[in-house]
Amino acid sequence: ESKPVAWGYEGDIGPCNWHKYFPKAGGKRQSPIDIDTSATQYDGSFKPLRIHYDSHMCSSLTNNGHTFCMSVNSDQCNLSGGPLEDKYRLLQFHCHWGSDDTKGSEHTVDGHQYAAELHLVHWNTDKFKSADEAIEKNQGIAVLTAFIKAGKEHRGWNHVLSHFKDIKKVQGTSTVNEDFNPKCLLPENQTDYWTYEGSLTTPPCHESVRFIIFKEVVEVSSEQLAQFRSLCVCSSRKRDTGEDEHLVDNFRPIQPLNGRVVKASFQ
Ligand SMILES: O[B-]1(O)OCc2ccccc21
Ligand SMILES: [Zn+2]
Repeated sequence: ESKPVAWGYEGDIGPCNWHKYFPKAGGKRQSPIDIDTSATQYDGSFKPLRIHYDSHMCSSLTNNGHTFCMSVNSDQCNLSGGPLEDKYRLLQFHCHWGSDDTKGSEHTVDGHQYAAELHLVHWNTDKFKSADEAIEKNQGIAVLTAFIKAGKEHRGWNHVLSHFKDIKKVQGTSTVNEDFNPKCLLPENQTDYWTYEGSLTTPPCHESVRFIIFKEVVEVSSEQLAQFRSLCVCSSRKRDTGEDEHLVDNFRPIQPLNGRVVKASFQ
């Protein structure tokens, strides 16, 4: 079978060259984008978002070398309503962050980049039989997205961060059995959001994603943001100083909008 192609966020394997091995990365509906709030269009037809997660789900946290990924295997975590026509099931959540608090998010708002961005990834269980099938199909994926900025400590995030020591190295995995409901990672206001049709922001960049991006920004402490940066990119590679290479700046540059309209659920 085909050898997996290495990709990253800098140098020859960085975002500018992804399209060479992952042709969809050069497509017309790529993510992330800048949200120009003067050009968004209010859509009054959206029903309320329905985010039903349970907290009795066993899940595992992995460092996949590009981010930390909390995989969820509960069929009780579902998303529907809002701009969505179908029911979607939570598959995993992960984040993108920077090397300091001034950068890290993938989407920007009027050119402003936040310190980090949370992606809660769901797949369409009405239209597809598996997440692997849905991830490459139009309307296959819905990603609930929250911006993160440095501010007061976020107690909910400590349930995730407390496992980071077990996944410092790549392919490290830790089982998370405690009572944790990822809904606590979302902002209080879940009625005001932007939404548009885009892509995975990582190779193979399938154009299968409906993004739902909350306007309200979530605060975590600077120390908690520093813990994101404690993960290492690979088990072997060392800097010439013998130090570990830390996983930071795992965000893709802004992509062309190509005429797409970003809808707003609020006026
Ligand atoms: O590329 B992403 O991080 O953003 C959306 C998404 C969906 C599924 C896997 C990975 C991603
Ligand atoms: Zn992501």
